[in-house]
Amino acid sequence: MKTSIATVSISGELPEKLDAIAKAGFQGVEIFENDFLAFDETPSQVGRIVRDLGLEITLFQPFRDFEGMPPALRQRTFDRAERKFDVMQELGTDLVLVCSNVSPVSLGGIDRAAEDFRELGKRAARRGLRVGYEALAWGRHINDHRDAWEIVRRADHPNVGLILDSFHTLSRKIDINSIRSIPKDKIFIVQLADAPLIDMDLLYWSRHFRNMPGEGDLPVTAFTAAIADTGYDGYFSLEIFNDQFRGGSARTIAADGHRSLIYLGDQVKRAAAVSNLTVIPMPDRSPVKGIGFIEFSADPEDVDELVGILRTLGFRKAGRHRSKQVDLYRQGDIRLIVNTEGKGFANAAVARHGTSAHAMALLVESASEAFARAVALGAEPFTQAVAPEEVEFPAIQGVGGGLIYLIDDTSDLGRFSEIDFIPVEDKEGGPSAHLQRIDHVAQTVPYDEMLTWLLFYTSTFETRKSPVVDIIDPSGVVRSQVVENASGTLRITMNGAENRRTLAGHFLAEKLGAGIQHLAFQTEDIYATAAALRENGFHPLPISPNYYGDVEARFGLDPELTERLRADNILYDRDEQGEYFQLYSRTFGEGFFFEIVERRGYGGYGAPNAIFRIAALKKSLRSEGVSPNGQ
Ligand SMILES: O=C(O)c1ccc(O)c(O)c1
Ligand SMILES: [Mg+2]
Repeated sequence: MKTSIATVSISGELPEKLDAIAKAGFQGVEIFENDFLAFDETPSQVGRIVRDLGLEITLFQPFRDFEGMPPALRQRTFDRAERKFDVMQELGTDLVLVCSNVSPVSLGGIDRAAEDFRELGKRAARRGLRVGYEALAWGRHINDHRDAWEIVRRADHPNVGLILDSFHTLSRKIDINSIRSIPKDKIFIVQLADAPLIDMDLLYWSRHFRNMPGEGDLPVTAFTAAIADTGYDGYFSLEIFNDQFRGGSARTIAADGHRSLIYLGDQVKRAAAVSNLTVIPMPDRSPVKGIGFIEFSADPEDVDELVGILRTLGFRKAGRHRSKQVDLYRQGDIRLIVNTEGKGFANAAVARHGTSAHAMALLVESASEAFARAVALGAEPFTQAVAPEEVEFPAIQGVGGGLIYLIDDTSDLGRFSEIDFIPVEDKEGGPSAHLQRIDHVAQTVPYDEMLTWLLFYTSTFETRKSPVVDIIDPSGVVRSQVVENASGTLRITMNGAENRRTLAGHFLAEKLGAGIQHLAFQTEDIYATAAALRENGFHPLPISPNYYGDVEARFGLDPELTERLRADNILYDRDEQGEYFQLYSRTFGEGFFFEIVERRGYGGYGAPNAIFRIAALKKSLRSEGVSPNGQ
């Protein structure tokens, strides 16, 4: 497959769009007519800019309202076409996309349209140009690629072919098997777009909500597999009309687009027994066996408070780093690292974000393979000097510039705590609170970066994403989506904040960016944990007493159970699979906190409780003299 993207998909002025497209690694670009019309340079200069960037113009588009015009208007449409052909020749592209006619005056009839295309094909051939026909899902007479193909077939001209666009086919749920019988040389190019499933008018959905393959809910992989089955191995071109992308970062959107195509090619190739598709070879998505550790970088001024909270949570210091100001804390299978080094990445993270959980290690089957795949998909590798004999983790940059270390059990990486750390006896540590493992890591990001990170995680690791859940904060809505694997050994919740007055938005604004906002630990006995926490002097997040009357009524709980929950500030939820218990810490700094959960078969994250604990966390922030409403 060759990769291309339409200029309409990217924000900015034409040169900025082209620059971002070239930097992201695309081979081709579709010039969208309006982007060209709004730009002052001549077509030949635009062509030169494109070629100087190492790009090829895959097509010029769209040419509208062409086929089936009544006789009185027919000549004019051909005159219009000739004008566009002039522009194309100057630009240096041989393909024009003609989308199906939407004009109320246009006439139906497959043969009439075929006749128009045969004539257009003859005119194009004289200039060495080609014409591709695309059925818009809302075309007046032609809105199905099967009818467009029939017209192309009857036009029977070598310079007339079909353009397939995943959105138009999939939004109308047209059988994709119909693609498999189209000869590959009659498919002039393939356009790709995904979209979230929303029940709305097709035109509005297409013009405002398309997104990158893998970011939405349409079966774009199956569509692409059907195309690959024809033997087509040419350009796959993203054509993404999206309001958010139009206002987003050109570089990020272009990079996401390139990642989405590489990932798509990889998936199609893997799914097919035989495939002609040329793709970039890379290892498969890594299964994640667990979170190896979470690393906090701490300001020396805050470290006592942070370590104090960890101790009340039942963590004990287990090791001191051989050469750095770094301590290892443990409980159950959980490893937390507290880094107070005055140099390196951790120190830079403190300078920028204050004390924060800036890195996590994912335990994968093969760290080197996971790293190779991440980099092939465009992740930023990260390296930092380590002392000889010490373990050097392969690392990539994640959310908010934080790090993801990759570790495995098959190399020394999995033994880092024995190699790099000297064991210590923690004399100040209290009893364990029975915390077993990390349940989930919650990351807060600006809303317009959610899709970027969802695509990053799902394309790199063997994970799936959940539907979006709206979480109501007293000052706005936060959109939440989960990335997890089937076994539950990796669970990441991503919260997208739209304004700075929500708890999540405050965290972003005050921490100068995205990152881990909370960590949830799992216990197998929430009451034993609550009792141990009490003993350790842990301060739970106080929950409104009104909450307990409501859960009791909602779930028909035994009043004795409600009383137990209330006494320990435990939140409760239940689904078809089982029960969920949640207990929170108060906030630390600008809104970081810890959560403890017990799952009795339950697979969710307590979304119905979010509104109550957010209100309580905001109260906790205020009581520490921090104003979470931006006042
Ligand atoms: O929304 C449109 O008009 C439009 C134009 C050209 C395309 O290729 C397309 O898929 C949609
Ligand atoms: Mg299209």
